[in-house]
Amino acid sequence: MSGPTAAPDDYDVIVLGAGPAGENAAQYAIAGSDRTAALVEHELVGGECSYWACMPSKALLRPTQVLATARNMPGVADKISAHGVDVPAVFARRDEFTHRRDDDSQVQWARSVGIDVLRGTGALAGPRTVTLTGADGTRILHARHAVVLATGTVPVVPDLPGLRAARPWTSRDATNLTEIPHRVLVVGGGVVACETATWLRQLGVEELTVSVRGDRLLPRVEPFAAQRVADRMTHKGLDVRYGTEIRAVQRPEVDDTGVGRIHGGPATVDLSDGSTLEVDEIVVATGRRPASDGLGLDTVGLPDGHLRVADDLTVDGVDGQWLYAVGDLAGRAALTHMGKYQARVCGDVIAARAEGRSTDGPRFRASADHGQVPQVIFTVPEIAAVGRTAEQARTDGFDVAVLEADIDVAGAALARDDYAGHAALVVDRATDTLIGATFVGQEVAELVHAATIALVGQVPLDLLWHAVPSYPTISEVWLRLLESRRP
Ligand SMILES: Cc1cc2nc3c(=O)[nH]c(=O)nc-3n(C[C@H](O)[C@H](O)[C@H](O)COP(=O)(O)OP(=O)(O)OC[C@H]3O[C@@H](n4cnc5c(N)ncnc54)[C@H](O)[C@@H]3O)c2cc1C
Ligand SMILES: NC(=O)c1ccc[n+]([C@@H]2O[C@H](COP(=O)([O-])OP(=O)(O)OC[C@H]3O[C@@H](n4cnc5c(N)ncnc54)[C@H](O)[C@@H]3O)[C@@H](O)[C@H]2O)c1
Repeated sequence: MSGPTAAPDDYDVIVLGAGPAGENAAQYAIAGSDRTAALVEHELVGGECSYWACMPSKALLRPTQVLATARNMPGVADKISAHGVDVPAVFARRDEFTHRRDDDSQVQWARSVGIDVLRGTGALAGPRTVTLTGADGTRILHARHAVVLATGTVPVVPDLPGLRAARPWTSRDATNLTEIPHRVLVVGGGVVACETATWLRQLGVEELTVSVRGDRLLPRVEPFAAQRVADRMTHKGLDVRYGTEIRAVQRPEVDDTGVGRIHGGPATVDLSDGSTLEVDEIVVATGRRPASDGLGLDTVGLPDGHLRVADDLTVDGVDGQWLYAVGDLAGRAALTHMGKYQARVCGDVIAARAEGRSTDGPRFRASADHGQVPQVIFTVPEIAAVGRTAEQARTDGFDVAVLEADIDVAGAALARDDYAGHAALVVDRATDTLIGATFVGQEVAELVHAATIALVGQVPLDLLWHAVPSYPTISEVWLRLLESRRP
């Protein structure tokens, strides 16, 4: 590498952060052209999702789901061992999915689509200028058309007495665990806390306490869905404590054993409900903050912390249509599929501007970020939702009708003997279209895309009546929902 005073290396597009959002932005910005793109990454190409988040967590959760289905299927149940899943085999499959944290195949893919992968830490150093600091020193890069910020988020470990010193697990340890602690405290009540508690119990944690600061789990989903997850946790022997926070932690023996291993001896935790717990590990799942430290935002006149983006993904407060942000860093829904969606829009906008084409039209606006976000939460039972909850819709000023039905159809009964689920549609009375849908039950993940299409397409409910669900499938719940408002 050359020194910082050397002439800058020119690229058409420079992307900082090679998570799912950064990779897609780079790909779309140069696809089908001779433009050049640099993708700057200081850890692993593929980002949080591939190695520490979505992939390993879902790989840990799926085997127990398959086992539960088999256990509730006469003719199969008696062929299944009384024991739980084969934990080493589950870990091995998880490690296959994360490629044992080797990003070679992702780097090969990037190169195959014409992206130059640059290892090191990137930072803005003024308009269209980036410094890349790597093992060989610092290099200056210049972007002809665009710089895209896609550095994601990092976990927040609250500064509570003794907690950071105890080296608690974050989601990186929980998803990449190689040892199973007997007694665990999970702190937080959001998606990471709930999914983590689910797989820890399934994999053999014996005493599991969940400390929730608020009065319910999963505060952003419909209450009926969150309640079913809470009921299931209690049924499985988890001790879910609402309205509690950590007061103090003491862990006399702390050991830097590495990701996914128990970080020392037992910890004693004082909770705000007056109780004291002794646990073998603490998992902190109290949210994430933007990875913007040292990103040089001040060099282009931006404050540190949360960025705001317009619907063409340009960063608010920066003139000249050259600085974009996508993915978790952009401060919209922190989900892989939404980050990749923003990246596709952003890449298309950059390509159009580079070629002097118009960016008018829906393809160049990340409109789905506004009230059309789908999400699947892989707890037991699963929650699949899109758009607004009834409460969010009313807060946003909509006059809504809520249609509800149990998922009690032939397809569900055939899926497994213990099937139980519930669904709700939030309907905007003014337009008679969906603005929200939630399904909770076993294997509801695949139901949500139909709702997403109806919602984005603004299909009137009278027209949905003609979208006939196949028999016998779980999708027949759509019929029950629509029937619930027949005159
Ligand atoms: C436990 C867990 C489970 C999850 N499960 C799901 C799920 O099932 N479905 C779902 O949709 N979402 C899930 N998420 C959320 C999902 O992981 C994120 O939304 C997604 O990873 C965001 O992608 P991104 O590209 O914006 O950022 P990231 O994936 O965080 O990637 C950012 C990249 O930028 C790099 N970087 C940061 N700073 C710099 C710098 N200065 N220079 C160079 N490189 C830098 C980082 O090393 C990283 O590789 C989960 C999250 C967690 C924590
Ligand atoms: N299946 C999925 O789609 C999936 C899975 C995991 C994560 N994610 C996404 O990743 C993002 C991060 O998830 P998350 O669960 O880490 O964050 P979150 O913000 O959703 O939840 C954090 C929770 O921690 C609580 N909390 C904060 N400080 C606390 C404290 N000091 N003590 C006790 N509780 C405290 C908050 O009240 C909140 O309920 C979210 O956007 C989530 O949707 C998605």
